[in-house]
Amino acid sequence: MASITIDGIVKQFSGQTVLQNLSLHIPDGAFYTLLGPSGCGKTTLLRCIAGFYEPDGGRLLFDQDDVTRVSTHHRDIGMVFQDYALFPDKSAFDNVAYGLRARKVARPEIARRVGEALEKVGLSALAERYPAQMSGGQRQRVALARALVIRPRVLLMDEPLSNLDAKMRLQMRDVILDLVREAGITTVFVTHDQEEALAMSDRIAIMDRGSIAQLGTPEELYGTPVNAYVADFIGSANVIPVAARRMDEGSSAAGTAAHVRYQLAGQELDGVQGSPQLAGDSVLIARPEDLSLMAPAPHVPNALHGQVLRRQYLGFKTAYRIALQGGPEIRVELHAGNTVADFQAGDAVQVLVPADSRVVGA
Ligand SMILES: Nc1ncnc2c1ncn2[C@@H]1O[C@H](COP(=O)(O)OP(=O)(O)OP(=O)(O)O)[C@@H](O)[C@H]1O
Repeated sequence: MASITIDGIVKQFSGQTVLQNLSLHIPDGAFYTLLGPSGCGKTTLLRCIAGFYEPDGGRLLFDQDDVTRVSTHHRDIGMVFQDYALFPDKSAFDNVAYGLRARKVARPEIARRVGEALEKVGLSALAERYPAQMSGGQRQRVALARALVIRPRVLLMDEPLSNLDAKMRLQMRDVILDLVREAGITTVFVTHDQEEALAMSDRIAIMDRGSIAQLGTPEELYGTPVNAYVADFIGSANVIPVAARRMDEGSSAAGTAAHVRYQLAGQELDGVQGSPQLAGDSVLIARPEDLSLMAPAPHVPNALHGQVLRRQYLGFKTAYRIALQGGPEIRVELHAGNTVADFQAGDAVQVLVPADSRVVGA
C-alpha cells in the first residue's frame, strides 16, 4: 500500500500537450476516480502512474519513493483493463498465478494464494476454465484476482466495467469495492460514467483538457461545482446566464459593504446572493430537482417567467422543459408527492430559483 503523489506532470504527444502540469495527491488506501469526457487525458494519466508512459515533466511518488523513472515492472502495481487482457491460452488459475510465478513464489504458496484470490471473486469452481469459456463478468473477476494476488502497492483500473452489460456492471461495482476495501489498497479508477464515479469513489477528479477542473467528494462535486463544466458533467444542471449588478450598501468601519444582485432579461433574482468578486457575466447553476414551478403571480421573489414547452410524466417524477423569458430552455423536475400544481405544454409559469443557488463565473 502506498499514497500516490502526482507532482506537476506534463505529457505531450507529437507537440500536443495532453497533461498540463497536473498535480494530485491520493492518500494511502483511498479510492480515487478520474472522470471526464473522451480525450481529456484520463488514460494518459493512468498510464503515467503505471509507467507505460514517461512524463515530459514533473514527478511521481509512491509514498516518499520517486518512481518517475522506475520501470512498470518494478513499480509494484496491479492493473485491470477494459478488455481484461487475460492470457487466452492459460486457465483462470494460471492467469492469476502468473505474477506470483514471475516473482518466484514457492509452489505451495502459489496454490494457496491463487485459491484464496479465486474464492474472493467467487470463481473457485471455474479455476480450470479458459477465458474463451467464461462470460465478460467472470473474465473481469479473473483480471481483478490477478491484479490483487500480487498484493501491489497501488491498483490502477482503466474503464474495467465498460464491456459488461448493465446488470453485471452494477454487480461488479460491489465486487471491486468489497475487494479493494478489504485489501485497503490505494486505487485509481478511470471511467467516463458519472454514476459509477459517484457510487464508488472517495474522491473524484473531474478532468478537462489535461487538467483537473475540480477534485472533491461526490457530494461536493454535485452540491458545489466550481464551474458550469463540472456542474454539467456530474448530474444534469441548468446553466442560466445572468447579468451581475453591484450594489453598495452604505459604509461601515470595515469599509463599503458590497454585494451583487443578478438579473435575467430584466427579471431580478433578489434573494440570490453573489460574491462581489463576481461582478462580470456569470452563470447561475440550478439542478432540475432544486427548481419548482408556480402559476404566474406578482411580486414573487427569485421567480423567472417562462412557458412550458413539454411535460413528461416519469412515474416518480414529472419533468418539464421550460423556455425562460429572455433566457435559455431549462429542465425542471418535480417529484411525485410534492403537493404542487401540475402544468401542461403552453402554460405560462414562474420558475422559483432557490436563494442558495450557486452563481459562478461564466
Ligand atoms: N500514444 C499516443 N500518441 C498520440 N496521441 C495520444 C496517444 N495517447 C493518447 N493520445 C492523445 O491524447 C489525448 C488524451 O487521450 P487519453 O486516451 O488519455 O484520453 P481519455 O480521457 O482516456 O479518453 P477516452 O475516454 O476516450 O479513453 C487524446 O487527444 C489522444 O488522441
